[in-house]
Amino acid sequence: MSALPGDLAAALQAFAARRPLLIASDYDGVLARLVDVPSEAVPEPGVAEVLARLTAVPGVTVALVSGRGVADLQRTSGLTGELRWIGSHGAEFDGPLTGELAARRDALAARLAPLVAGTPGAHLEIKPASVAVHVRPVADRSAAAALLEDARALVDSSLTLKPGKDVLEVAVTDADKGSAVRRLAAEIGAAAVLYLGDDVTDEDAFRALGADDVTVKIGDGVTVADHRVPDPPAAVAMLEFLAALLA
Ligand SMILES: O=P(O)(O)OC[C@H]1O[C@H](O[C@H]2O[C@H](CO)[C@@H](O)[C@H](O)[C@H]2O)[C@H](O)[C@@H](O)[C@@H]1O
Repeated sequence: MSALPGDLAAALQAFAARRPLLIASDYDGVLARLVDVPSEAVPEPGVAEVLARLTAVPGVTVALVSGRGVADLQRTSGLTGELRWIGSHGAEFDGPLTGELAARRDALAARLAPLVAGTPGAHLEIKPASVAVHVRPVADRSAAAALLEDARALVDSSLTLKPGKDVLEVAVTDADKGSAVRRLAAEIGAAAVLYLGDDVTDEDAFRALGADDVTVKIGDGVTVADHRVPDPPAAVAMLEFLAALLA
């Protein structure tokens, strides 16, 4: 494991001196590496242990903020403990969503299903507040790109498009991770927030945070985050560094 960049280590040292703290992390691509089958995205070694260390610190709240539905995130990650669970890009904040949203989502899924069925390897994921068109396993990359374009064109403008890594989600709410993180930070009166994310939808959270906060992009790609580490193992190492500071 390589050392943390010096500016990130210094930012974490300043962060660790404050209370109350909110440590919020995305899941896929941050705490779990990306794989073809979403249900097989298990946490990196050391994730459960470091989250348990962080949640045990007085004045520290740890939240998982995911595009997944909360039930799926809990099942897939197997993580437990004193975590705050925010799912569906922030639409699931206080618990499960209403049936009315599910009906809209099902109508959307029925429109997208025939399109997705025409591209070998593509699959549709039905989530609490959205439908996700997944193309990671599609071998023909131009067919994958064409499917995502066609899906965009098919859906109506009242829906929210959430592009991500080899995925296009179409959501029936306009929730975003930035509003969710701000809401949770206000709820606990956080003096500072640490946010880790890897994908397009995490940019909403990075943008929502301020000068006292620490934002960390995992992996490549354009970002407004202040810091970057290369991959999920480096994200875990960073959390272990923080846990040692807070101990
Ligand atoms: O906000 P996140 O926790 O990062 O969730 C974002 C999406 O993650 C999942 O899709 C991504 O990970 C899959 C498993 O590694 C991968 O196959 C896919 O290509 C990625 O886009 C999940 O399936 C989506 O529902 C989440 O919205």
